[in-house]
Amino acid sequence: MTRSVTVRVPAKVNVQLAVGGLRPDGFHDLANVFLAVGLYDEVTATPADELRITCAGPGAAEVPLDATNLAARAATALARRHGRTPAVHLHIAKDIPVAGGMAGGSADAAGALVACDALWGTGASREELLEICAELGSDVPFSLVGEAALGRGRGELLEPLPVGGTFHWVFAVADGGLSTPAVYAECDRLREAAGTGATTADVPDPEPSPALLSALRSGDATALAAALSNDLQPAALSLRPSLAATLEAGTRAGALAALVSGSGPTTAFLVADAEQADRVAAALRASGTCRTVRTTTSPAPGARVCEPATAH
Ligand SMILES: C[C@](O)(CO)[C@H](O)COP(=O)(O)OP(=O)(O)OC[C@H]1O[C@@H](n2ccc(N)nc2=O)[C@H](O)[C@@H]1O
Ligand SMILES: Nc1ncnc2c1ncn2[C@@H]1O[C@H](COP(=O)(O)OP(=O)(O)OP(=O)(O)O)[C@@H](O)[C@H]1O
Repeated sequence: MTRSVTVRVPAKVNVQLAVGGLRPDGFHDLANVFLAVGLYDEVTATPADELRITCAGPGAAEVPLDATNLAARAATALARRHGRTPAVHLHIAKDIPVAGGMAGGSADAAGALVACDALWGTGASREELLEICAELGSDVPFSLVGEAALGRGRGELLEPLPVGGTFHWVFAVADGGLSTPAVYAECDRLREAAGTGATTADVPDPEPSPALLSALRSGDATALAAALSNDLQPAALSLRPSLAATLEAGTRAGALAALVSGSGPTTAFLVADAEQADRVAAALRASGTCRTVRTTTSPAPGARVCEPATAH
């Protein structure tokens, strides 16, 4: 009997990304307001003789299929804790832009954990899953929980946030990716160059914006647009100056606000409703400043089994 388990996991946009100083361990303390959006990867786990990763979908060619794949690392971590071998085939149906600042790899890690836990009957607690997520990467715990959350520490310490309505988004996917460590390093370099210093001794502790949290709570898109911020945006623009033209094209088309998504290079446009999303998306496509355009809404649920384990 071959059983398989499929888990659907959302992408994220950071509606606030306040970056503190560089810590001795190489990470930065954050006030990271995550919002899950309705673009999803699906991870399917099927028993196999040994760990095997396959991937299909846009950008699949750039996804590593060896032990460095975050989904493979997740399965291995769970198996090790429970004294078993990760004998599983993980298939990733990829729809989240690769290296796009939308936590695609993190989504696959969270998806693999939930899928393997269900397939193997491990019965890991939520706390254990969150602990493994945090070991795998700063964004991975949020991929597990979804919806909206404030991430403190390096982004792994989560506090759920209430969201009072549906927000509409357009995402412009750029050609090629940006390396997350390179974008953080560029942020430090820009701070040093500005003479402010880049360490925790130099940079004020990052704090969530009360206006932003209030806009999320009330579901007010205009108020959220006024409060969006991303401290990594200057660094992403410095490494990829062409993103300025994309931000400008979406703003000119009437978006309420435009910003770089996380470490980029995907750009995010908050719009009033589905009609405005279609208009902004059409203008971005016509601008020739990006590879593809996606429209979606938020919030979205975290990693969820989307098919019961089936017997064939
Ligand atoms: C930019 C964001 O996507 C915003 O949510 C995240 O902060 C990045 O999270 P992630 O991709 O899961 O990153 P990790 O795999 O944990 O870390 C990759 C690298 O990014 C840098 N990094 C990451 C998180 C953080 N709080 N400070 C950092 O400086 C470090 O150089 C680290 O070695
Ligand atoms: N399952 C995976 N899917 C995509 N990339 C992966 C995966 N596993 C490892 N990687 C590696 O991670 C790199 C970053 O990919 P990812 O799509 O997670 O970036 P990202 O969305 O910018 O991440 P984040 O927003 O969390 O910083 C890729 O270039 C790839 O080499």
